[in-house]
Amino acid sequence: MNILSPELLVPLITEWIQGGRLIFATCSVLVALLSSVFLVAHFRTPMNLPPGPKAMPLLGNLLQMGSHPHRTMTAMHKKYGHILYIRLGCIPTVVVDSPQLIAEITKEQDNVFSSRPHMTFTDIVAYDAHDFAMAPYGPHWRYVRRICVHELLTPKRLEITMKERIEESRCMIMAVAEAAQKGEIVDMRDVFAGVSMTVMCRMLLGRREFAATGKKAKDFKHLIHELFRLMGALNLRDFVPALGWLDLQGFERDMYKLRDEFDEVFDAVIQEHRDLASGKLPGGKPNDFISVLLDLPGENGAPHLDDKTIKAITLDMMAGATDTSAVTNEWAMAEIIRNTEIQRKLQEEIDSVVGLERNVQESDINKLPYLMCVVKETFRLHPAGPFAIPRETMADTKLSGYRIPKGTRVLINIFSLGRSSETWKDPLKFQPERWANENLSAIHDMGFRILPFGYGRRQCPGYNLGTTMVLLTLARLLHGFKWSFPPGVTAENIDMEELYGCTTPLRTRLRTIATPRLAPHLYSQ
Ligand code: HEM
Repeated sequence: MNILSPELLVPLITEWIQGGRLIFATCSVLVALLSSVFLVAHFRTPMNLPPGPKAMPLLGNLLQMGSHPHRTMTAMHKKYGHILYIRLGCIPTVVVDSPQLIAEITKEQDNVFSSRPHMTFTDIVAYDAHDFAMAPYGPHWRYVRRICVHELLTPKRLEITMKERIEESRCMIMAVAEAAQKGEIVDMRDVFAGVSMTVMCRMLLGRREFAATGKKAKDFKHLIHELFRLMGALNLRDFVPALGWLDLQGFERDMYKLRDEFDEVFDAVIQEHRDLASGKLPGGKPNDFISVLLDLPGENGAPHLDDKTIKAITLDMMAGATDTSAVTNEWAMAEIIRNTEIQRKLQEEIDSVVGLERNVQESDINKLPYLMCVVKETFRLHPAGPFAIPRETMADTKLSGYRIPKGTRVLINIFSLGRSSETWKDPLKFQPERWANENLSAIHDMGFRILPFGYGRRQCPGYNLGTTMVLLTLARLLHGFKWSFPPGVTAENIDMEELYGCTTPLRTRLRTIATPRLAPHLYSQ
């Protein structure tokens, strides 16, 4: 549901006014109206902005967005073209969906388009932009990003942590085999969310208990769920700042609560790592990302990274890695089960490389080109997120001949890009074969026809790890089991609609029946 829809906003405002704060409300609305009118006037002159629908004062085009803003904007692209100008509250926003415009933004003019907008979530949850996914372009972002790319996500470190990924995929296979044996239906969302979270918890924090079973695991899963809910929330303060202090939607209250809860977990983990490193606790120094971060020098000559930055980086990696790979896997699996021929071809390919006497290893996944085609097709038709993370222009510029003022928010509509009939034949059909003659080892599509990991300075630093996690999980599940839908669900009637958020999972959880296809001893190795 769109939390800015009139059905929700009207009762909220009514209740608030009845609460006796009418004068303040009126003043706020007036200030907001005036600032909105000022901003519109400011950004509208001189003209030559990209085309777009008419905007209301104050709320701009917010109320037109509906429950699926990415689809609404896709429809707007059809009417106004590949570059679109809208106002989200007071925020002037440009939305693009063509390969040419995306290349212009992420490659040719990357130096202008590489900042991030200021958002309440960044201040509260992302530790005042001490992270780097939400941080504005500048020295701090550069410093932290360099740490992640050169210290945490290096090929060497990914090799060291391979053991954890293999162990967690073994646990996943055992759990599915157990459900299969009991004749239970398997909830694939739980399977994919579980494995991505256990892998990341072990790689980052060196701990498994947050992601296994029990109270700690349940609480941590709830925190991650809250993280995504609040990250994707359309918070009124971000669009109509003059009304922000009301916190009508209650998001800010929830953000502070979430930040405190994450703090509690991360503070305890960091302290434990310090005690292990100093010998105060037995067990020796762990070999995880937190340990690496604790050993690094800080910014501007400081001897160590401050705890705030360590926590912000950890949160970025957790948020960047878990939901994206889980959502991709769930969509891929739904398409594979819908199409028995695709499932058959995948199993034939995996069997021919791995055989039936051992389990899939990470070293096998580069030898599975058809599986890569399936994943690329999933990135195209069902991108993990409908938009890349919002960008903001750092200077006045031009795009496709239109004027784009400094401070404009820029949304890349990845959803619309992958479904364009100008680029794709039968765009709504899931056809892995369309990738057969492409360079499958290239992560980025240099024709910018898909954009699973963004591109340029702000591109995803975790694309290698993300792709490995997706491929390994799918390969293991397809090698281990034959998959089908539970009674009553068919390829024709399965709900293939998506739920809008910063990631877009299937609207209805994917439930399946798994039938083992390997010798029993391989489910415990
Ligand atoms: C299938 C898995 C993944 C997908 C589909 C994905 C997708 C993306 C996309 C679309 C962006 C935005 C790029 C842009 O703004 O142009 C991004 C950024 C980012 N991703 Fe990923 N990602 C994945 C896995 C990961 C992993 C494994 C990590 C870390 C361990 C990660 C960490 C990040 C971070 C920190 C950013 C922000 C970079 C910056 O602003 O400088 N992602 N990702």
